[in-house]
Amino acid sequence: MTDWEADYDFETVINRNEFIDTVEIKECETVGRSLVARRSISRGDIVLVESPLLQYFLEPTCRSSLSPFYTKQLWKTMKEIVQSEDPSIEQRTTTTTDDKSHSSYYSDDDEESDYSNDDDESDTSDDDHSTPNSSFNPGVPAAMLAFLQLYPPPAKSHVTDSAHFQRAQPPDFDFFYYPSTEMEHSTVQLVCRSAKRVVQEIDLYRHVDPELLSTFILKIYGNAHTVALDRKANHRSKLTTLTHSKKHHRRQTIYAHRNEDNQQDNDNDDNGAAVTTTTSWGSSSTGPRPSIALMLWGSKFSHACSPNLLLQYDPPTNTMVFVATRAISAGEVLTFSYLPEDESLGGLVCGSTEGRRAKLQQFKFFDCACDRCQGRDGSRGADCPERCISAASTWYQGSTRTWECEQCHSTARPSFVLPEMEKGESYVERMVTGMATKVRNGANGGGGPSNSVVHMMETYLNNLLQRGHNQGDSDDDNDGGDVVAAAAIPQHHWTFGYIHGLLAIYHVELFPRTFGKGLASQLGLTETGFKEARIYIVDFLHKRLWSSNPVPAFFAAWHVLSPVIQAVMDGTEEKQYFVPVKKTKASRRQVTATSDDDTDSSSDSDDEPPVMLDPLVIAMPVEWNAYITDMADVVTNQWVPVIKEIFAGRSSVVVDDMMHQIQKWSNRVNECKALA
Ligand SMILES: C[S@@+](CC[C@H](N)C(=O)[O-])C[C@H]1O[C@@H](n2cnc3c(N)ncnc32)[C@H](O)[C@@H]1O
Repeated sequence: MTDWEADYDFETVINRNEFIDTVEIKECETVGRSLVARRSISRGDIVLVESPLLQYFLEPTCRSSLSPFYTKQLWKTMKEIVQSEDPSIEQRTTTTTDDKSHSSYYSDDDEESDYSNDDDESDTSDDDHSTPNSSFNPGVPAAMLAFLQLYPPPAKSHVTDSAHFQRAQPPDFDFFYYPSTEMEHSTVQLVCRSAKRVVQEIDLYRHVDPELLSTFILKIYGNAHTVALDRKANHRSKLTTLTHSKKHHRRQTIYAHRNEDNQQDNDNDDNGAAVTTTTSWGSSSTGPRPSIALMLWGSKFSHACSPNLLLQYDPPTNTMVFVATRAISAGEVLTFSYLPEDESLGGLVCGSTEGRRAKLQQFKFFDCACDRCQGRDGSRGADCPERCISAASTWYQGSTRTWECEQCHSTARPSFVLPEMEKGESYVERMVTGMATKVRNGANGGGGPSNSVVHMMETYLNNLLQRGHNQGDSDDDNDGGDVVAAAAIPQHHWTFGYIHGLLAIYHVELFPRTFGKGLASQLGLTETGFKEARIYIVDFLHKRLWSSNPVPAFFAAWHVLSPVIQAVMDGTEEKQYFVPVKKTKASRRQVTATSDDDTDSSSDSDDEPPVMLDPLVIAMPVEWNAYITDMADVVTNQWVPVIKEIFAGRSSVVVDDMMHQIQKWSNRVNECKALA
């Protein structure tokens, strides 16, 4: 037994021995208490596999044993309280597309909302699209409901028949960090005010100490993960097969209780394919549902915006798997990203240090002090405002929160973000993210973006690139009325790279699909698209992000790489068919004559259909060569070996398929080169 093993509870840890051998918990300088490597770790090593200590649906829609106190009325009241206690609602006149917090999963159109076991008949459709929803709905009400399950009102403990339920005691939450309820922080105070009102105004909460309810919600916000729970798979995993000591009997009852839940939920479930956190852009609204999972040990890793661990959710076992994304030395703080790993604004690919810090401050209560945030913000560069030399750039520095030119060290703000044009940068960021959402929503099986989006997107994106970022918020129509002359988006700014990615999708995939391949080829759009794809994949993702964030960069690239691969395959082959020789009338007559059958049954349908052969590989159009060669070199020689190593310990069907497609593409590019 190691020195620290005896002091802690590892009940939820599936790979207990490796975990205890690999990590230790320590007080660290900037991040406070954190898990730290106690030995060197290789890329692809699995550090922790853990089951949640507590898990509940983010959007309960029925009274099940997972949310035994749910009623539509209770849910509505709690949401209204949170809504009215959120001061930011007043200030927001439009719903922005960049809120990827808990609220982004919220859907009011849940088909399960009429479950028969919901005894509240009132129709409480609480949609109100005229005012923006609080970013804390449904996160705060869901936590409040989960609290009741752990601390039921004395007179209501018969609500579920479950013997387990009555025996279950709340798990020990002392091991979870939370900010002081005294903290002057808008989220903390919103939570405290909402908790107080819920206790005062809702009978079911009369027995509750508002301080206990507030700290519980803050612990959830500070520590829990959002995962798409595949209930059928979860049930199959039989969480109760974990070994339980007597000491932890109370937790066993909670697991058992939850399994019952899954059994009950299965009867109503029509879930689809499982999703992982890294591929959430592929999720389906009718598939697994977002749940909040609180992990005893998974919550002890620190956050970094260039983390050394990747968190993967494993739907079949309902476990969280933390995998090393690079070699880690003994003594290094272990980190994963509390922000989405995908390209949502506020995630690791898009946005800036300021944006990430703001999200972490709002929802996790801390100012990020990770290496990436302390250094130069590589996604936020601009031309030197002093124009000291033509190629000089000024960058936002995370440690000092100022701009600095790398040549003349001027700290002047670049024109892109001059105070009076502050809207310029945030406007472009919002527009780019909004457009990306529209394109992505359609591109993932939703039938493609609407025609109006396809028709206007090229002009719109080119306008943003050239001069559009100083237009007023409501002025999308490019009438030039209130456009202030300004520099184009600086090429070191993340929006520059990202817009090129969207344009590449438009030229390589959406235009040919909408207007026909013939017209696309006549207009030379494939070449234009490849050029844009190279800017996105090589100049932006590879040069700016890959070394610090390989997995997010790889997944962000895939939206563009996948249509590029398809276009190269299509454009470098000619389909070939084998057409069997037609039987002539004479030969048919002969056959008929020699047979005993005197009816002429022969007809054209006797002819065998053409057989498709392997395509004939043809040379690649010369004008594609440079772009494709650059992308193939980066992807196959530099990215693929790293991604394979990261996923070696725990394979992913999605990643395996991507690797397979890339391999075929790379072979094709080489074949084409040999032909040239
Ligand atoms: C989920 S907890 C991590 C474990 C926690 N330190 C504990 O003692 O349980 C998140 C808290 O850790 C600290 N933290 C984690 N990552 C950090 C970072 N990159 N910069 C600053 N503080 C960080 C902050 O206090 C944050 O609120």
